[in-house]
This record gives sequence, structure tokens and C-alpha cells, in this order.
Amino acid sequence: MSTTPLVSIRDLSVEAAGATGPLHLLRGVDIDIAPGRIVGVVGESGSGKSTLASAILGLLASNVTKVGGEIRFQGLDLLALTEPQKRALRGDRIAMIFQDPMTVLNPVFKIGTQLVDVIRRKRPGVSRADAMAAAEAMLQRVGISEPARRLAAYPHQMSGGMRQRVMIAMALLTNPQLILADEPTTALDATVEAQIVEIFRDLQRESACSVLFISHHLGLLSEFCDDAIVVYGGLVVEAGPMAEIIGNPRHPYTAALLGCEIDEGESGTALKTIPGHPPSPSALLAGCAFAPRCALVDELCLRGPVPMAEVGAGVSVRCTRI
Ligand SMILES: Nc1ncnc2c1ncn2[C@@H]1O[C@H](COP(=O)(O)OP(=O)(O)OP(=O)(O)O)[C@@H](O)[C@H]1O
Repeated sequence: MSTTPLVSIRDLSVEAAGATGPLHLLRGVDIDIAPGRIVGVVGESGSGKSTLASAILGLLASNVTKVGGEIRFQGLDLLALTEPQKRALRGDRIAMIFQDPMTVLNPVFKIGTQLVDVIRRKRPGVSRADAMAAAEAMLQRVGISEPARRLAAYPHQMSGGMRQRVMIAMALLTNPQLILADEPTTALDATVEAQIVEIFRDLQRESACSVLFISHHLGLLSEFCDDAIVVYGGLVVEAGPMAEIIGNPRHPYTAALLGCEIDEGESGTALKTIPGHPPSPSALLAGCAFAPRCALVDELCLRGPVPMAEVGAGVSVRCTRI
């Protein structure tokens, strides 16, 4: 596939000031997001997933001291934008969905009022009646029953799952080219999570916009993502079409993540974890970041940084055994 990427990230590194020295939050990340593709970013807690989303949104924390490399969005150099330019991009061409809907919803306004505001920001000339009709149709689309009645409700009158859908409706109403979704189903029970996944499945079928969906749960992502990006210790360690990543994981870390999923399915208990811990962002990596936890480690893994290598079928892997 040779379409021009919607987002092209090259050698992105993010460093923050820590109590005892620099923290390497991202260490030379390369990612392409093609138009209309749903891309799952997976990795354990602390691997750098949210930092990646924040870098794209231009919302990095104030203690970030260095950002290197390049993030291009439709050819636009995102790291060179001014604050007002970044604000204009967010909520217009780039939408965000978070774990907690109340970061986006205003508790003192009715849902209908908030959705109409979003629509009018995008289409200033639209009448209130038309905007209300569009808001109702969008609530219907994200699976909210009795959408006309819900327009008159306040956020606190809705369940957590319903508020999450309203936030997704808000994102979709801006008609964005990219949606960044950071663990939007983590706080929800399995049934509601499955319903939210269904909305993303519809988006995948429509290919209306690209989505970068962050999760620590590879099995969940495999249900609706076209592509997968596996991050570990601030590095991308494997990337490619989801079917390939799930069907034939080449990196031992990807295989370990997948092993956790299989165990979960068999035992029906909470997600199994990989023994050991990811590297601290303060660590300087001498060799492969996963080496201390890898059952297949050998002397070559510790010799120096391991580059990404293309292995065919659209897959790239950062492993000495490839
Ligand atoms: N501004 C910051 N200052 C210091 N450390 C940070 C900062 N932002 C992130 N970190 C640390 O960098 C690492 C990566 O954080 P990040 O939130 O990107 O990971 P994540 O993969 O999204 O984790 P989670 O799944 O828990 O949200 C973590 O160890 C985190 O504690």
C-alpha cells in the first residue's frame, strides 16, 4: 500500500526533567498512520503510549525539556506549530477521547447544548434545530437509546458507559481526520466495553477517519484495529498489520503480551502479567530494552542498540533474532 500517510512520525524522542536526571519517555519513534486506518498502540503501563498521544496533540507536560524528530500531520510540521495553531487543530482535524469523559463534558450543561456547541463551532451558520437533529442522529449512531430524550439530560444523569459514548459522539461530530483514543474503555465493565468496541468496528468499516487507539490489552485491539504498534521502554519494538502481529508475533515482547491474553481466556481471571518490570525512563539502554526479561536473550542482545528491521508482510521488528 503506497498511500501518503495522514500522520508520519520520524525519530521522535521526548525527554523530561526527573529528580535525578533526564527521563527518556520516547526514544526514537517512527510511525506512519495511513488515512482511514485504525491503529492500536499497545504496551504495558509506563511504556510511553500516552506520551506519544500527548506529543501528537501538542500537550506534553511542562517538565518536558527536549523533543526531537518530526511529527507531520497532512504535511504540517506539528512540532513547529504555535499554541493557537495547536488549539485550532485539536477539536477540529484532530479529536481526543479519554478514559474519563468528564475531562471533556461540562457538568452544568445539558448534553444537547454541549453537542450543539460542537456542531456550531464547526458549522457556524447552522440553525439550532438542524444542529439538534444532527446531535440526535449522532447519539443514535453511537448506540444511545432514546436519543431525543437524552439531549435534555445532564452528564450526571447518565451512566459511565453512556457518558463515554457522548464523548465519542462529540469527537465524531467534529468530523476529524484523526481520533486519538487513550484507554477509553479501561474504566468500563466488559459489556459496555464490547459496545464501545462495536462503535470502533463501524468506524473501521467506514474508513471515515484514522484512529490511534491506545490500550495495554492486545486482545481488545485485535477486535477492531487494522494495524498494531507495540511499544516498550519508549521504543517501538514491533509494528505492522494487526492480523500479522496477532497471527505471527516476531518480537518476544509481543509474544509475551499475547501469552497474557491467552492465559486470561483460559482461566477467566484478570490479565496475566509478564514477570519483571519495564525499564525505567531514567535508564540508558545499552542493548535491547527487553533483554532483562527475555527468555531468548543472548550476548548479541546486550551489545548495542537494536535497530528496527523490515521482515516482509508490512511488519518491522526490533530484535536481534530477526
Ligand atoms: N511529564 C513526565 N515527567 C516524568 N515522568 C513522566 C512524565 N510523563 C510520563 N512519565 C513517565 O514516563 C513513562 C511513560 O509514561 P506514559 O504515561 O507515556 O506511559 P503509558 O504507556 O501511557 O502508561 P499507562 O498505560 O500507565 O498510561 C512512565 O514511566 C511515566 O511515569
